[in-house]
Amino acid sequence: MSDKAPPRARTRLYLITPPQIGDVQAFGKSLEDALRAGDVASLQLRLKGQDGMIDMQATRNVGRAVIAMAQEAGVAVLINDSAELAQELGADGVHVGWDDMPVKTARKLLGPDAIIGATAKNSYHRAMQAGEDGADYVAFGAFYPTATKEGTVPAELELLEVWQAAMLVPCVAIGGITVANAAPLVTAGADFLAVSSGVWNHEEGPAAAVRAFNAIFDELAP
Ligand SMILES: Cc1ncc(COP(=O)(O)OP(=O)(O)O)c(N)n1
Ligand SMILES: Cc1ncsc1CCOP(=O)(O)O
Ligand SMILES: [Mg+2]
Repeated sequence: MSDKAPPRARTRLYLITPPQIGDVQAFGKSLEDALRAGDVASLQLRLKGQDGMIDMQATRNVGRAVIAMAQEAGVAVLINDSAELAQELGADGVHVGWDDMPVKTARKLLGPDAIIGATAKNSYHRAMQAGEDGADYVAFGAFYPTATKEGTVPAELELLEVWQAAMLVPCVAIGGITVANAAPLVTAGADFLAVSSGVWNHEEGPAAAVRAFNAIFDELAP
């Protein structure tokens, strides 16, 4: 038996919805096209009110249809912020940040099979704690400036390099990621790239963005 760590897997795309969805039907069509365009590991439903808090009503309004569409395509769906809503809507899991439900509490509520992701921002320590508490992935960022979320803190590529070399819990990179700036994050060791505006605002549309991200992942696959 070898005591070497298993080889790194190819980086995968983790889609995040826009924070507001004006036209639910149009969004559904864009999402369908995006999911057909190439590999997408997971989708996070992240709908926010003007105050930056989860928009429960909007999440309920689009939740079931979006979850059905994604799950049909083999894409896991996580709800941002609310484990209770993830449970209510039949999602695959929840993403929790520093001000949200603790990972251990979410695990108790959702059970062993749920996917629970945790924000680490730029803190290796917080990431280790989340891993110990049972998170299925830790998310570092923001790697680039973003207009999608206020109050982000900058994160360095080195976090991904060190984490990938030492830890088995998968790491996600987030924050201002586009097709144009993704490559260094892949090379540094991100298991997943979490992307919102870089997909929905791509000049050739979301499906083209999904194709382009996957081409980068293929080219840089370990
Ligand atoms: C994959 C992923 N990583 C980080 C975040 C940020 O979560 P949080 O810090 O709770 O901020 P909000 O998203 O709630 O504004 C995330 N959502 N997803
Ligand atoms: C939710 C979140 N957490 C850190 S940066 C960010 C925004 C991600 O969206 P985008 O890919 O548009 O920068
Ligand atoms: Mg949150």
